[in-house]
Amino acid sequence: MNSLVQTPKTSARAAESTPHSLHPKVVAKDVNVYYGDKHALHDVTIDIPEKAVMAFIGPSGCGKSTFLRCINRMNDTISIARVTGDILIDDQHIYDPKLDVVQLRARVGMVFQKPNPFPKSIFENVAYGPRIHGLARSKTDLEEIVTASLQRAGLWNEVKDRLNEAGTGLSGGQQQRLCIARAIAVSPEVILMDEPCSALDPIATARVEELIDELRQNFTIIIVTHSMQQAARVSQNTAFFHLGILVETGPTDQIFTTPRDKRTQDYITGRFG
Ligand SMILES: Nc1ncnc2c1ncn2[C@@H]1O[C@H](COP(=O)(O)OP(=O)(O)OP(=O)(O)O)[C@@H](O)[C@H]1O
Repeated sequence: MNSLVQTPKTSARAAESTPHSLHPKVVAKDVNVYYGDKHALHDVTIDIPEKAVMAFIGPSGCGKSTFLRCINRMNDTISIARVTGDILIDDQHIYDPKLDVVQLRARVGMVFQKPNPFPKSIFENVAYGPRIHGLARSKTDLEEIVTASLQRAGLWNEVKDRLNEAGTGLSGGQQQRLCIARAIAVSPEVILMDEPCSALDPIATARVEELIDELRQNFTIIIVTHSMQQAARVSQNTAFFHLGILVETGPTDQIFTTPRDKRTQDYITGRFG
């Protein structure tokens, strides 16, 4: 890739080789977000393709996390936040007052910046969601879900002999993969990741990036990242935000090689940020 952003050759896997999925999983139309009087997001309209990784990039405070939180209605938990416009997942309006928000958050999982395992055992961290959502009919069912989720999160071999130990006793990178296992245990369709590697060292970061690359076979993933190298490594599509505006979106290789907007070009070449 003749990119304006330098990416390590060994990791430049995702953006180059994969056809960009065209079917939109998430569709946003004219989304505006206000925190009290502050107008934080302006008329965001975007299609987010299914079973691919979409990266949200842009300078601090541009609204990336605000928009991410719209997709599982986490902004509902902020009393001064108000969201207007439409967001659809598989053609269903997620701001429909009749929609069950608990079900929505099972369909749209979230992984946060800082690994946040529950103060419970490794097993219970993963079993909690399937249990409260009634996804397992028996103890064996539950054990199978926990095992499969830990395997898919690439953590099984490291924890299979200590499932009853505290999740908080794992290393930071292992805790983040445990949080990813917890998110996938309820079979979500979309996984939101808000700077999931910012608290991790380079080796743990590389493992999580590899995992994201594997998970996109089955899930639609949206990742907020401050690292343009990370966006280039893990995503097939990128959206660039600036001052609450979605400036442009497109295939990651195009955004990083031939951006259409000068603001995008200035950001990816490090002129501001
Ligand atoms: N809970 C809140 N209450 C009031 N204002 C908020 C709140 N959360 C975000 N904002 C404001 O909304 C704007 C967008 O913030 P947001 O956190 O979405 O940006 P961001 O691009 O994710 O930033 P960063 O990269 O620094 O995390 C900022 O001006 C921020 O101060």
